[in-house]
Amino acid sequence: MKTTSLSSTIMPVKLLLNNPSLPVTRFLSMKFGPSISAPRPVPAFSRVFPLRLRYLALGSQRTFSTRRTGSGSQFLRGYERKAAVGGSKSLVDHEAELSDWVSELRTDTTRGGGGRGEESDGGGRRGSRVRDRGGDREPYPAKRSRRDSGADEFGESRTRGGFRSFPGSSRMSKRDDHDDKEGRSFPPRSNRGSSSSNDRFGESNRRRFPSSNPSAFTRNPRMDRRFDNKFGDNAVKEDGFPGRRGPNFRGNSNASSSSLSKRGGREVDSGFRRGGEGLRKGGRDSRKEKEMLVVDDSDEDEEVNELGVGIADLLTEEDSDSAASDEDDEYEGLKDKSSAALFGSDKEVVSQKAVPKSSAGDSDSYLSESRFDQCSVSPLSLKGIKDAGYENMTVVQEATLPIILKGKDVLAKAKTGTGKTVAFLLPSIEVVVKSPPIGRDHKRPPISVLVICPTRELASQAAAEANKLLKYHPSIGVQVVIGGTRLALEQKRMQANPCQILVATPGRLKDHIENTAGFATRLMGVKVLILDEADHLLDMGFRKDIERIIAAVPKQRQTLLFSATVPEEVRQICHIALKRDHEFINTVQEGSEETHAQVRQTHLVAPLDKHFSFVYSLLKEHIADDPDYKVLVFCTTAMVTRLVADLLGELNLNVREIHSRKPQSYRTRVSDEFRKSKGLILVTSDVSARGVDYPDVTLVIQVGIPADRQQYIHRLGRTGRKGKEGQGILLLAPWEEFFLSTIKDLPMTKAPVPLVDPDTTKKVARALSQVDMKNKEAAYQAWLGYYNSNKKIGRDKHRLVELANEFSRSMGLDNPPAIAKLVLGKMGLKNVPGLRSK
Ligand SMILES: Nc1ncnc2c1ncn2[C@@H]1O[C@H](COP(=O)(O)OP(=O)(O)OP(=O)(O)O)[C@@H](O)[C@H]1O
Repeated sequence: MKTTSLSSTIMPVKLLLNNPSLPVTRFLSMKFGPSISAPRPVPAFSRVFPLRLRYLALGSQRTFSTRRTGSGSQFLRGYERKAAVGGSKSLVDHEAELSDWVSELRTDTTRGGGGRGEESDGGGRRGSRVRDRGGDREPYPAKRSRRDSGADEFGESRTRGGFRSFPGSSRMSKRDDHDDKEGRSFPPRSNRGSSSSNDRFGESNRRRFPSSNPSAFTRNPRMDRRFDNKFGDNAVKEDGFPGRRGPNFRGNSNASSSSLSKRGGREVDSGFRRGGEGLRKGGRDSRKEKEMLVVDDSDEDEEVNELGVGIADLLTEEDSDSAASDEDDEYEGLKDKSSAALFGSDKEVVSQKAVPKSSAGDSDSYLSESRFDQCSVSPLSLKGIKDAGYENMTVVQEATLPIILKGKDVLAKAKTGTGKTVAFLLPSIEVVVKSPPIGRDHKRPPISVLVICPTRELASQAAAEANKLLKYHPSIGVQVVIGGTRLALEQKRMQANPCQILVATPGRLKDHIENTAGFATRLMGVKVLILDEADHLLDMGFRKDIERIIAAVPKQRQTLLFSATVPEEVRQICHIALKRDHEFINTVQEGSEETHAQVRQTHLVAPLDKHFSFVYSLLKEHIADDPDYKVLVFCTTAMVTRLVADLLGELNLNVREIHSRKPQSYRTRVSDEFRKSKGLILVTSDVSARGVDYPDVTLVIQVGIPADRQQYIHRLGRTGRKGKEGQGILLLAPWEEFFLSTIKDLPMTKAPVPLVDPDTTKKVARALSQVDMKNKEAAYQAWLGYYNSNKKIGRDKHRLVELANEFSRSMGLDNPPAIAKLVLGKMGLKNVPGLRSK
């Protein structure tokens, strides 16, 4: 394994030297089709990197790289003529897809209102799939896409042929999935009451979580000992996969193993565990704790209570808070470049120091050779950067910063966990710095920078990062507006605390545009608009909100789109937000995977009735291997997430859950706890799939088919961040195996089948019997809704119901739970044999 890794480390470097296939790819502005070939000079960037880059604009794609050769701070340069991206698709395909989109857009525009990318379980709602209430999957209807119409039913064929695997094929198809109907079965916001669906689940949501008592969060040493004895004492982390370095990466080859040992040696310093009986309590009491929340705002109540969980999980209402491009082979070494020379700075240049060998602790593989103090950012920003512990730029930061600083629109693609947030925040802050200062009494300064994130967690995280960078800019304020908090509170907060940088989720931002006095005027000051997780925000679930937001900010602005995944169709529609002459900067080397080499990816295909015991066994094995385990278990929907969390709690594992059906205060607390903790499992819906930066996640398990290839990549990206190791396991049922064809280019192997002895089987069955029946019913309905919306699995309703009933049996139920007729009607499942209605 090590040999493989070493060769794979060396090979790309050789390639770099002999063949200018270089890792950072920069594209000309988005064009439709591969036909753009006119050479175009890039004076701005050449000025910024005068000695580092020269361009030949051939084709629609340019590449460049910065790489140290031998000692010192030499960089390799190279440029390559490349086939246009998307070459596998014909121009006809592109045009067909574009025309699909345009007609959909028209439909969207005419239907008005509706679709927001928020979440729900179940399949009644049409139009939007994922809601920023957190991003749990919302099923999309099974309208057959042209492209996939010939696919095997249920993907039962295990061959990988017959399924288009270029990135984004599934997404394109998904777009086709959307029905014209918006599923407006929800009452308008004002009509929604704080009813009592919680009560249905025995959750008295008005009880106070004892978070005011710090001891509630301190560890119980006795429990820890008991826990460690049970799972961790003699645990030795297997020296799994050596840290193969992609050609983008530098750093010594020992980095990964050292990181491994460091991780193994770290103390468990925070988070509370439950062990032994305490762990048993973890199942039940954790639920109690979850119930004892500070639920002090109406939106949160609405989020949990709306329509009653049964239907609410099936039907997500329109929720205004969003709760819802070269010269061949040129290598120019840089020797002792001054920062001004490096970046063509026409600004104040901050003193430079020798380039440090390493500045990132465990692994610096994701870092570039360039230091922040070599670029033209303000001294106060540099101080903030230094205090944040950043010295060298990451690859994406190095690639984008000079271009953004020049005012260009940018679409940037960089792997997960490689510092995209700082990449867009830092140059945006510089825009504010250069803006005329606001007067002290200016309570409502224009908003200069608007950052849109798809989930609340991500928005809060980006705001926190901005605050770090703004430490020495006291006159620049950041505010965050997200769903799940009272609009009025945010309005007051924004009034009391002037801000020039606003981070928001789309739905809540739209609320403010429509309901907050003076807000629209403030937005007219926007100079930089950022779409984080851009591909997701431009997806159908969010697009209408995004279009509304774009219409509310000035046309004369800079726009930055960042994501770890940029499917072809997103490139084709990004002109919604970006200027035509924007730059596409792709730091994922052409031909390399979009996932990290140091993350071991495996898949396991097993019948549904084995899934629960497999998840338990996989977790137990991992816990035994790594006492500092930190695991994310992704489930298909919020209600299935709750079921799995309940089950694992009953099995005495130290588990938390997070999904859209939890109040925001709870989500924030659990998210913070997981960020700081070790020895903890977070069972989650897709609210945690994108962007969330939990350090040192050791394992990501994905149970059931992810919504698409992108979602698989983003979920997996919660581990292996900042060059660290990680592991990912995808657990599928046999009829979900077709999904593997969409990720066949990723380095994935078969996982060994976990050993499940009869005792374990009994234990899991017993634990399942302890899970609240209502939660099983809700999970069944949500499961049915999710797969009903899958264009392959949901096509044959009879088969779908058979599978759902298999899921029901896997929960230990003899009979499938009855579902309300209304709900079955909404799902298009009325009178399908095998279903019970009520
Ligand atoms: N220059 C830097 N040096 C060291 N650490 C950095 C640097 N820039 C960012 N980081 C850290 O790297 C981590 C990952 O950053 P971030 O969350 O922005 O990644 P990302 O690329 O946006 O990931 P995702 O695709 O999952 O959203 C964060 O903990 C951040 O603080």
